[in-house]
Parts: sequence; structure tokens; C-alpha cells
Amino acid sequence: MERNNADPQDLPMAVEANQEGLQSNEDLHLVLVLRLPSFNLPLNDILRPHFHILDPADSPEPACSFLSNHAQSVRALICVGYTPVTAETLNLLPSLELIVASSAGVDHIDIQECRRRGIIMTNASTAFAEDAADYAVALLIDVWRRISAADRFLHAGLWPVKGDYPLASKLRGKRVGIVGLGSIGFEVSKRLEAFGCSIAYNSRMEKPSVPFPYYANVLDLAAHSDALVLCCSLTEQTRHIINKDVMTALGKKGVIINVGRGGLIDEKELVQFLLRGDIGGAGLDVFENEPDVPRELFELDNVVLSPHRAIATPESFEAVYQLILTNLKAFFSNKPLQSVYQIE
Ligand SMILES: O=CC(=O)O
Repeated sequence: MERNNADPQDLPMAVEANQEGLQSNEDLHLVLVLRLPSFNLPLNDILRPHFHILDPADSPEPACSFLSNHAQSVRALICVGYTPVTAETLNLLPSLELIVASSAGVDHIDIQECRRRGIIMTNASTAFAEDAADYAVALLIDVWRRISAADRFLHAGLWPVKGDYPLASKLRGKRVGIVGLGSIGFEVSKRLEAFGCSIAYNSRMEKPSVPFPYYANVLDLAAHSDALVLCCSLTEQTRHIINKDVMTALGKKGVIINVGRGGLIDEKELVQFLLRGDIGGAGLDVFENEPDVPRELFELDNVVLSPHRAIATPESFEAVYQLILTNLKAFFSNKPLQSVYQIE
């Protein structure tokens, strides 16, 4: 594969050291990092020995002129966090071939434009899968066993006043429908099987390698489930995949857990269903307009809320940095990439 020959005059970067010794920036492949200035991670330090990092957030130049002036020959871009990558941004990067997303979800990236341009994308759901799955299951157990609500009961000093706390619900024997059986959904299935739940799923395509019943339609999955766990990407096809009809099919005792994206659920409808008692409860780590959470939810004891933290542990971030490094090294040495996001 051809080397990237950025004009070193354009790049006000110092000479970098790598493990093999000192190399000038001219010898290192150029990698653009797009991040919000507030997103200060050790990622650049991990990458610098291996790549020549261009980071507009470190420059006083406005991002647009930085990209026009310095990034014309950039072939690989790291998108950190949920920094939007729009068609306008992509237009400033005519040589771009690869986007490495540091997130599991990629709905902040214009994937249709990437498809049109033939830009490959990798995401980080494999690195986040275990933590996201632990969290999804924790939310489900919390809603069914009412742990957070019981905690509030005790904190409010209500045990001596009101007596025994009401019984909650058992996990074993429950039917859980997983929406999106990618790496995160699959980890959820492994954990819930161990709790004695029966698993079914909906996904873009049936997966011949898994033993669980497949429902091509989320409505049918909901009708055969006690809980839905949402682990899929937010795309044009999945926006509001959990709508009024699906919630009705899930029924009054049904529970919804969301560790995907807020936009997967018609949130206004969800609030109404919960207020009317038309579904049994919800465990929500993501919301349609973060960080704004519908205030009505704060009053409901059958709802467990969390500020978009399912994937986040220091260990999972470390795994993401390593995944990013592996993918960039593979790309520049023309080897197979890990965790390629399949753009539909
Ligand atoms: O929500 C978290 C992620 O997409 O990484």
C-alpha cells in the first residue's frame, strides 16, 4: 500500500520517538484525530510513537481551515467519542479511506456518505461488549428485583414505617428478547442464559450459529417476550423501532432495557406507557436528547435511569485504545481489520 506523503511544511509537529528509535514525522503514517476539545484522552500519547497525529483540537486554527490546510492527504481518521462526522467534514478529506470509531454506536457519523465514498469503518463494540452486557443485565435485574427502588425505600426511612417491601419478580424462566445480536447482544444472551432466562432475538439477519429463536419482526419478538433488551445500532431502519405497537405487544408486565441509543425508542410514547402502567418498567442508559431526560421518569419507581455509562470502565477504554492501534496498524500494512462496521 502506498505511503502517505504529507508535506512536512504543513505539519507543525515535533520529531517523535518510537520503539525502534527516533523517526521524523515524515516517516510515520498520518492519522487525523477528531475529538471535542473537552475529550482529553491518553489516546494520542498511545498512538504518537506509531503515527503522525493531526489533531485540530490542539490547533488555534478553526477546524475547517485546519482540515483544508493540513488533512488533504489523510487516509485514516479516528473519531473519538460522539464527535459528529458530517458529509461536510468528509468533503474536506478527499483521500479518506478509513474511519476508526472509538464508540460502539456510529450514528454520529454520516454512514451513507461513507458508503457512497467507499470509506471503511471500524467500531468498538467488541471492546465494550462485556461491560455493556453486564450493565444491561444489571439494569434488568434492578427493574425486576426492584433493587434501586428498595434502596430508596430504605434511604427514606420507610422500612420501620411501612413494613415489608413488596415482592419483586424472579429471573429464572423469563423470556428475554434481544434486539440486535451483535457482540453486545451476544454477551447479554450468555449472561441471561446463566440466570435461567430463555432467549430469542431480532437482528438484521438470522444468525445460523446461535441456538435462539429468531424473529424477523420486533413486534413478534415483543409479543413473545417478558423483556426486550435493546443492543442494536441506531440507523434509519432502527429509529423508533420500539414504538406504540411494540410496547402494546410487550404488554403491561413487559420491561424494556436500553443500552443502545435513545432514538431506538419513541421516548414520548414510552413515558406515556409507563405513566399509564401499560408496560411494567424500564431500565434506560440512553435517551433521545441527552443529557435531557424526561422529568416524568424521575417519579417512577419501576424505572431505573443511568447517564449513558453502560460501556464505560477504565478497562474497556484501555481495550478500545488497543483496538484502535491494532486497526490502524493493520490498515497501513494492508492486513485485515478487526471490528469492521457493516454499512448497509
Ligand atoms: O454508547 C456508547 C458507544 O456507542 O460507545
